[in-house]
Amino acid sequence: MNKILVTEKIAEKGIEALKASGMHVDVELGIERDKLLTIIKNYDAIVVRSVTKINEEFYQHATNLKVVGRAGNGVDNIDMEGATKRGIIVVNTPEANTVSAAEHTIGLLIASCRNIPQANTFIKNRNWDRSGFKGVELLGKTLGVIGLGRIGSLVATRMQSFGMKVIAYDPYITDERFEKFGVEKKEKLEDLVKEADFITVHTPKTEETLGMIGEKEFKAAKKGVRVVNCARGGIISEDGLVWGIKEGIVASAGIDVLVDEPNTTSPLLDLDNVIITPHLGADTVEAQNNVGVTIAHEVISALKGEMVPNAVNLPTLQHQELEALTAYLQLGEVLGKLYHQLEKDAIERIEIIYSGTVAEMETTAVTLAVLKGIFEPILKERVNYVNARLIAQNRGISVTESKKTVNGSHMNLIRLNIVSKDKTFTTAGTVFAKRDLRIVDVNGFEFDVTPTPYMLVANNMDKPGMIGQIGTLLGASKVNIATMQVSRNFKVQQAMMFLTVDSDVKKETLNLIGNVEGILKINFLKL
Ligand SMILES: NC(=O)c1ccc[n+]([C@@H]2O[C@H](COP(=O)([O-])OP(=O)(O)OC[C@H]3O[C@@H](n4cnc5c(N)ncnc54)[C@H](O)[C@@H]3O)[C@@H](O)[C@H]2O)c1
Ligand SMILES: O=C(O)[C@H](O)COP(=O)(O)O
Repeated sequence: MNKILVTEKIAEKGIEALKASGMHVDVELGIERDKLLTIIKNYDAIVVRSVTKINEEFYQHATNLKVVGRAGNGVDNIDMEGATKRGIIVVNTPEANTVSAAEHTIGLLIASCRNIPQANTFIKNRNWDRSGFKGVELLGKTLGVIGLGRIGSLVATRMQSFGMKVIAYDPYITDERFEKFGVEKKEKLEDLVKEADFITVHTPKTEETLGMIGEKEFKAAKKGVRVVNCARGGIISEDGLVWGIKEGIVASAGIDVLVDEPNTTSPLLDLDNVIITPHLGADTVEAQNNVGVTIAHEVISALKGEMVPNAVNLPTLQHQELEALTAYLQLGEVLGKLYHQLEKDAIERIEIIYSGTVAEMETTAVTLAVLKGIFEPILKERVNYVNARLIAQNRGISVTESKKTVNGSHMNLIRLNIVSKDKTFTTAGTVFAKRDLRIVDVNGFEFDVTPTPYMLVANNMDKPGMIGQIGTLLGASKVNIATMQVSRNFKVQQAMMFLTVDSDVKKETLNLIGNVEGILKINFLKL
């Protein structure tokens, strides 16, 4: 039974959903690091938020780990490279707390420019004086949004209803996205900084974004600029912000995130015009329920070996895309699995050709399924969607994908050419309606075979008696034949047979079939 460890608080609904899967769930909130490193070898999955550090040291102890579930958005506490090379799937819930984070950003922006927390503390200390808390209006002011992704775009559109002009800097998105949100695009960060009355950051924490607003930017900013950071600590440099405030350039700051968390010693805490919340952006009832239930379902799917839409170290797929791709993922894996069960030669190149309707889809994940199918039967190490491409690369195997929009014989077709030193193995398959998979070609022999868990494939001379003899030998060893198809190649006077059988076939039976005169090759396949 799979075991899941939860180390940070997630909604009760999430825990219930994990338990409902029948998997074993342990909740160890705030677990000591040493204890975590000792016990993690016992678990198949871990569910964390932003505090637990999933790094190299952790992976070295997590010898059975298959899935890291990040109940939330940012994954900067997770070493992604370490996960990918070990075939560990990292899943998160990027959509589930977006609204809450955007609303918290706006809360910080308004609260800081109207001194609401400061005034609240003042009056609760039994003082009444209105003179020290004068704020500014938002109407007619310019808001500079850095990072126009999920949260940045929500903040941008909501703040327009306050009568703000919104400008944004995000070099990684199209002009259409700026137009869609009615936001003026700034080509350079410095242009945004010079023009904005308010600046809010909504990028991930990367080498490029860390400290992207600091002393240099504040020198160029308008005197009285106001800033908000509800993204990740350090995107607005903490030292730079202290400097900007002390110089009288920055009039106020609303901060939800710090470089080191938890943190009760930051110099920002001593500044009156900085308001700080302890990383509360996602802390709403709605977001936490959403995050908890979503992560539970994703972790369970990932443990079952299914493709997960929000897998961070896999191609990004929307739920609908995944629905449409599911049968092709299965077909790709089945076709891939044929190779090492029918051939022994070392692979030099894998060509995957998508034709017909499948060629119009996003097939990156199907290619991973093909590679998973090819390598899984021969490797001891875990092979999955996450590390299949890396495995091909490390074995010096080149992988090419191509697409043909029209295909003569089938509405959709996946063809594999697996090239070794002396020959090329080819196979192809198609999907009929209702997820009906078919293998339609193996090395030029045409079929219409539904893959099943146990199959026998025989190459034989095209002469009378072959089918009967195989049937007799299987019958004698109590193996029931479910279906059988024969395909002939008149040129070489050979045939290939695909038999689906109801159970495993013993080695001795295979040897007996292999010794029948006219049988050239017999293979038992597990698909
Ligand atoms: N405070 C919280 O509790 C809380 C909650 C949720 C998310 N977050 C954080 O909010 C941030 C934004 O999340 P999101 O879901 O909107 O992310 P997203 O991936 O949807 O958007 C990020 C945007 O930043 C842009 N970007 C990346 N590098 C950039 C650069 N150098 N300059 C300008 N733009 C750049 C990207 O193109 C993208 O459009 C993340 O850091 C996330 O971790 C915080
Ligand atoms: O990235 C996120 O989802 C937010 O920063 C929330 O982080 P948390 O789950 O630690 O509250």
